Amino acid sequence: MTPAPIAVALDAPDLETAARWAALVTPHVTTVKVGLELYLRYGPDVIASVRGASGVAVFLDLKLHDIPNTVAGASRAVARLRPSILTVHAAGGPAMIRAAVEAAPHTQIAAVTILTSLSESDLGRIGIAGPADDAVRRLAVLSVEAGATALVCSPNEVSAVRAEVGDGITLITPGVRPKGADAQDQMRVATPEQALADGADLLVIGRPITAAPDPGAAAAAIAASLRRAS
Ligand SMILES: O=c1ccn([C@@H]2O[C@H](COP(=O)(O)O)[C@@H](O)[C@H]2O)c(=O)[nH]1
Repeated sequence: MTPAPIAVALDAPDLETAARWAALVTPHVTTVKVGLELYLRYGPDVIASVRGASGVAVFLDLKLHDIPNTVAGASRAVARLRPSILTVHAAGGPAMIRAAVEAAPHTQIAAVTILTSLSESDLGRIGIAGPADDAVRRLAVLSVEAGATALVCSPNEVSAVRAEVGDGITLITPGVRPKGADAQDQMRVATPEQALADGADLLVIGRPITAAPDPGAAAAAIAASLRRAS
């Protein structure tokens, strides 16, 4: 069976748990995602541990956000781990995004537009006026112009972003919840089937899989549902 275009967020408290989740889900998904929780605790070794024998693609979600020189150095430092994708915040601006792209030529740089945990009213409070859609599209265009070849947005914006940036850009959507699942701290959400139908290339799904009694079975069920829908 072809693995589904899902990146399972391995937001685990320890390396053993993360490696176990990775082994359970890799038959069913293309990618596993390492975020701040694991990377800050275990450092670069975590990548090899979750990659395991399967050699699954590892997405390194560090959301770098600093001045261009610092982001270039950080991107260079992690590029040697050969993650398939590395995230930076689009709000760091074009020079910062370009610095990451140039420092990590073998890794796809994904610019995070607006975090999926922010609601429209949160955006107003941090000084981003107007609907999320507008800010996401603006940051998406800026990021692609700066050399990013992937973008992170919520599934709610994915069709609008696709219309702006065209087909060559990888659109990655967290904020994905199977029908009836608790959204938890995610504010801008949609189902996996909807996200894919609207044009997402890679769905980031964490707790709906990793908090399930059997993460392997949960990943297989979502993958099967995506196959049925396509
Ligand atoms: O806008 C963003 C960017 C990244 N994330 C990350 O995705 C996963 C989502 O996990 P769930 O358990 O499915 O909510 C998590 O690792 C975030 O750091 C995001 O949610 N939103």
